[in-house]
Amino acid sequence: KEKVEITKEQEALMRLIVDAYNKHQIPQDFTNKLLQEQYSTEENFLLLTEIATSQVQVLVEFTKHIPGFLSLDHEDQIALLKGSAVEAMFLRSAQAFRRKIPEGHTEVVEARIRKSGISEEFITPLFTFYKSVGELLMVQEEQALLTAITILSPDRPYVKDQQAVERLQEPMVDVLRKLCALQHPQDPQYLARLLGRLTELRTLNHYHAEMLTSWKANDQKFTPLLCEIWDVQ
Ligand SMILES: Cc1cccc(C)c1Nc1c(-c2c(F)cccc2F)nc2cccc(C)n12
Repeated sequence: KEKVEITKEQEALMRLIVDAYNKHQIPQDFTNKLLQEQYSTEENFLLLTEIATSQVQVLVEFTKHIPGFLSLDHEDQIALLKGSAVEAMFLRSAQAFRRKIPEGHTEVVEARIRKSGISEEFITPLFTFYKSVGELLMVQEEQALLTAITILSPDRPYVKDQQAVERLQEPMVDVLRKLCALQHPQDPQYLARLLGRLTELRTLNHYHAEMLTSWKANDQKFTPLLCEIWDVQ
């Protein structure tokens, strides 16, 4: 078996991604607020909207720190952000859901999310995904790299220079492959399972779009940033 080793420049790339991922986090008090006294459906929705808005801001900041991203065509930068926002936010909130919330409180947060006016047909896939990410027990390097790989998907709508995006994504996948081999030597399928989550993520885009439409139909209010990233009128 050839010895798997991460080169110096791969180590540097990974360090940049992980530092950016950890530097930009949603404020802890949001999740704490979710754990406080009982809220109405309206208040829960308002809180989730604030969290979602904060997550988009965090996503934009993280993305700007992905090496090479700011050198891409500007319209492609927007296309990548808009095309990956839901998936990157699901990944990040899934990890926050499993790691950030103190033991025993996840049920409370889950109850708050369930009681925020979201239709049942979206709630089930949402928590199925959260649990499947939780079971992977990803280390932070894997989380950060997987999020960067999701953002750098060349096949998003309206991306013009797909090769330029592939050239940024490939080195990330190479580092993730080596990291998985080193972190999970007993589980050769681990990388495949991680990348399998990205396929599951794509199905969630559909549910999320449906959710936005039904909220719009109920005349729910969003913030300008959420309207912009998801083209909500
Ligand atoms: C913060 C949060 C956590 C869990 C579930 C939900 C519904 C939310 N909130 C929203 C999400 C969203 C997200 F932020 C992360 C993951 C999946 C998401 F559906 N998207 C949007 C879009 C408009 C308004 C809100 C309230 N909203």
